[in-house]
Amino acid sequence: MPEPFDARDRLPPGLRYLPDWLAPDACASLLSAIDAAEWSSPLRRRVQHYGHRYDYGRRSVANASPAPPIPTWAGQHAKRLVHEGLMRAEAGQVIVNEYLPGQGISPHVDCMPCFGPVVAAISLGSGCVMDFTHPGDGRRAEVPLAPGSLCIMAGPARYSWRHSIAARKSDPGAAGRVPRGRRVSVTFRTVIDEGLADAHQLSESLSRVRVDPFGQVVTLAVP
Ligand SMILES: O=C(O)CCC(=O)C(=O)O
Ligand SMILES: [Fe+2]
Repeated sequence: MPEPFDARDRLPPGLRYLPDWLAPDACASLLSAIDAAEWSSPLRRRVQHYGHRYDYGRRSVANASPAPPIPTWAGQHAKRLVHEGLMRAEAGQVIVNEYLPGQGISPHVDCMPCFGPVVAAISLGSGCVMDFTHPGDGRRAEVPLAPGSLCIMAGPARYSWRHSIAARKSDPGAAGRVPRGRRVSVTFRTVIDEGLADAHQLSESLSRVRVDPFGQVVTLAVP
């Protein structure tokens, strides 16, 4: 198995890390706009969904239960991402995640048939380490995300590598453990044609259905 490597000089291909994308005062005003909005708790951590709701259980965009429109405080950053050439089209979906110390997100690839080729995430409040793992060959990268930074996943970092945040209260740092505080991330995605996403969901559901030798339809458990 290859050695884990220091992500500072060897980020997963397709990952861009832009420190200080937002100045501290812009971070503070974004965070207060977020905290004035309504949170929901479909998971262990609190989230806000705008533009399109994402159904974590079905791993698809939940077209049947609309989300509030993208608020101005998120839309202005979605526009800036396009203006700076970081996203080709303006994000149609924004998810805000809140992580209290000890909370994380398990390894995943953002839904491929739901979302476009670039996922951008702003970090606010506390920093954290995001872990990237390549399921094929075991390569790993620990990427520290500082408040005010922007992390852009595209190419292999978006489609092949998994990303996660360990559910722990501190992260490894250059000078020892770094305690975590409350971190809030704002993630921007374009949404792929809804018909295509629906077709994917249908094929996922059908792949869980079998007909047994007695002609009975059997639904397989989700792996
Ligand atoms: O919190 C983050 O920076 C990333 C969250 C994430 O991976 C996701 O919402 O899919
Ligand atoms: Fe993700």
